[in-house]
Amino acid sequence: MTQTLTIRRPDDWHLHLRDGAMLRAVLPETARHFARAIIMPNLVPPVVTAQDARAYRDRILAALPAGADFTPLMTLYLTEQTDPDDVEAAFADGLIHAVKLYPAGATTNSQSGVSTLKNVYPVLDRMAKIGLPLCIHGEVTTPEVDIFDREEAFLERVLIPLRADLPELKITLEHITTAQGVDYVAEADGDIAGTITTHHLMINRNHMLVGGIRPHYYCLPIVKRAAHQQALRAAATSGNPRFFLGTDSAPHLDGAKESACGCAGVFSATNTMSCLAQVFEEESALDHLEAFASLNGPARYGLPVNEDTITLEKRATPCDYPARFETEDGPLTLFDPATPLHWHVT
Ligand SMILES: NC(=O)N[C@@H](CC(=O)O)C(=O)O
Ligand SMILES: [Zn+2]
Ligand SMILES: [Zn+2]
Repeated sequence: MTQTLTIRRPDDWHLHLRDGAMLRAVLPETARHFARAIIMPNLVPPVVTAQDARAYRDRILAALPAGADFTPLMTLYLTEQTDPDDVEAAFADGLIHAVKLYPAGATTNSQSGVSTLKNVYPVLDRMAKIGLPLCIHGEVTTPEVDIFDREEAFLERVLIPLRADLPELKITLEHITTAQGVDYVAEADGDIAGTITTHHLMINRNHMLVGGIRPHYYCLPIVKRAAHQQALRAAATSGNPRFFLGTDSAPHLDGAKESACGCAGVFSATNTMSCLAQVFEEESALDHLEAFASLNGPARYGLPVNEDTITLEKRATPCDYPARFETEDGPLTLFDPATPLHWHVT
C-alpha cells in the first residue's frame, strides 16, 4: 500500500534566486512546489533600496513560467548607508517582508555587509518599532575564529548583546547549523525564530570530506559534525513554532563550485520536499512536516497559510531527479542527498 501525505502548500523562508539566466533556470524549480519565498538580496550589486527591491521583484515575476502561482517576498540588504525611512516606506507598501544582515565578508556576495553593528542601530531601532523582522546570517568573520565555531561565537559576541540593546526587534536566525544555535532559538526570551536548511538536515561534514572533497556540499555556514545534524533534525521535526524551513537553495554554476577556490552554496530547490519527507519519516515525525514547511513560517511573518495543498506519495521506486540542470550559462548541479529518495511530490 502506498503511503501518502497531504499538507498545505509549503513556503521557503530563505531562498537565493539570483538574476538573469540563473534566475530563469531555478525559479521554475521553486515555483513548482512552493507558494512563496523570502528572496535573498545578495545580488551583485546587492538589493539595497526599495527601488532595487521593486525592480528585482519585477524581474522575478517576468521570469515566472506561464500559469505559475508564486509570490516572491522581497528583502533589503542592510548596509551602513541604509535609510530607515526608505525601509519603513517599503514595509508599509507591502513590498518587503524582512531586512537581511550579512556581517561583512561572512558569505557569498557579502562585501557590502555591515562591519560595525552600531552604525545600523538607527535602522534596527526603526524596524523594532514597526515590527519588521531582521534576518541574520549568524557568523562572526574574525580570522582567529575557526570556521566551524563561527556560529557559536556569533551568538555570544553579537546576537546576545544586540538583543539586549534592542529587545523588541524580531529576529530570524537563518540557516542554523549547530546545537548551540538550536538551543539559543528554543530557549531565548523574546521574539526569535530560526530557519533550517534541507541540506543541513541531510548531511554532516563527513559527507563533505570523507572519501574525497565534495564541493557541492560546501556552503556557509559550513556543515558541522553529526551531533549538530542530530540537534537540527530534532528541532526541525519537533513542531516547535520557532523553527521552520528556509532551504537556502543557493545556485552557483558548476564551474564556480568545482574549482580550486569553490563558491559556497547548495542548490536544493528541486528535491527539497522529497528530502524533508524522508527526514521527517526517519524521525517518526511526518505529522510535523506541515508545521515546519507550511505553518510556522507564515505565523512568524504574520501572513496567512496557503489554501492549496501538495501531496507526497511514498513509492518503492526512488525519485528520478536530474543530477544537473543546463542553464544558458552552463551546468548547475542539484543537491545529491546521498541516499535514494522515495517520497514523490505528486
Ligand atoms: N549559503 C551559502 O553557502 N551561500 C549563499 C549565501 C548565504 O546564504 O550565506 C549564496 O548566496 O551562495
Ligand atoms: Zn547566509
Ligand atoms: Zn542563503
